[in-house]
Amino acid sequence: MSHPPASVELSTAISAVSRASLATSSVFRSIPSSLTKEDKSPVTLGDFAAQAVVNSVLHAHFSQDKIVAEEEASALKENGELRGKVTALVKEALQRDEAGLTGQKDFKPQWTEKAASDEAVMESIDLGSYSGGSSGRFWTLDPIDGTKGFLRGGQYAVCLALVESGKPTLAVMACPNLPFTKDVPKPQEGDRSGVDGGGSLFVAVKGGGAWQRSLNLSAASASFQPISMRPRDASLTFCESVEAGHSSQGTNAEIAKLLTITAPPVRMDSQAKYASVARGDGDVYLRLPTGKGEYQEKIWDHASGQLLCEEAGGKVTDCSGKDLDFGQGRTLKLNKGVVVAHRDAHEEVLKAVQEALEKEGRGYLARGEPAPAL
Ligand SMILES: Nc1ncnc2c1ncn2[C@@H]1O[C@H](COP(=O)(O)OS(=O)(=O)O)[C@@H](OP(=O)(O)O)[C@H]1O
Ligand SMILES: [Mg+2]
Ligand SMILES: [Mg+2]
Ligand SMILES: [Mg+2]
Repeated sequence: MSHPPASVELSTAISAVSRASLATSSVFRSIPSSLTKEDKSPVTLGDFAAQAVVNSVLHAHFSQDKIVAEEEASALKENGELRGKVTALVKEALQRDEAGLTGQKDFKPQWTEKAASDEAVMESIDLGSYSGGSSGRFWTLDPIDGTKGFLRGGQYAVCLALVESGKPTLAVMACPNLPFTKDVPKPQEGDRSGVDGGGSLFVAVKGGGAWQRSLNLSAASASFQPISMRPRDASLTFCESVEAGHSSQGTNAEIAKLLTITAPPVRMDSQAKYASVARGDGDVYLRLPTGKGEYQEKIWDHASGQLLCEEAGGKVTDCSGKDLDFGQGRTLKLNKGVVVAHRDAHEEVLKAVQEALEKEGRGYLARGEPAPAL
């Protein structure tokens, strides 16, 4: 098959994510500033605009569908200047010609002029407040995953997935700073001039494979090509977070020793890590809990990446070997950590993960048990 299996959901998601990444790319080029949220993490104009764009496109086509998305509009309610800038970005992104932007000649985006007013933009952002759960279907969106990377001028991703009965079934991820192949060097951190070919767009459909094409339709690689994880090889390479606070890098180093891996890990922001291993740039993505594992991973940080890797021949579990459960609300509250590897290598990698956790006195994470009380 030379194209992912077609559906209105897929066309809508491609349109929404491509439009959102126009808005994020425009903010990226301008050296974005940020606000700090209650949890001390950053949010930018780009996060708000991308969430408004995706939610309004989804809502126009599937008005019954709920959305679990990261951002909320409250910060914009008190800041008219910021709100105006967000609305202008949303308007520009929504007005782009569909065929020119995504090549989907038969798909007609259904949003109306009203979607680009200040009020509608804030309403669209807050459509993302659904609490999630295990029944029916909903979308989950990370409008900018890797906001810290986005601010530093590194990798970031616009990540959208459809979740049905607690499982991702469709994923669309834009990585505007990730070249289409790893043979083209990634831009230096802080380089805001963009990637030749406009970065990469990834798509996965449950049971229908994983695919990528260039985000820019005028690039040579503008049609979808299937991707797959690298088969189990003699030497594995790791991919991990840039931020040490998001994943236990000390434990990863011990696991590398156990697996006799000598190559240094590739550090990258955002779900571009999942996309990179899905297309075979690296082999293993580890995101191990820090400390006692109190942090609950958010579903939008993993849903599209999980499906991309599984459809590319990978296996994704937590560090006790359980599947990720996207039906538990807005977080993966039944899971601790994430271990991604080719399905033929996963057992061996998981064993090393569990051995390293035991050695550190954190074996309860490997057994899926709560931390012992002191
Ligand atoms: N303490 C802690 N532990 C684990 N994860 C956390 C933590 N704090 C934040 N986050 C989430 O990490 C998301 C970014 O992950 P990355 O892998 O891109 O991190 S990194 O910045 O590249 O290192 C980031 O997603 P975005 O907010 O969308 O950027 C957060 O949801
Ligand atoms: Mg995120
Ligand atoms: Mg985000
Ligand atoms: Mg964030």
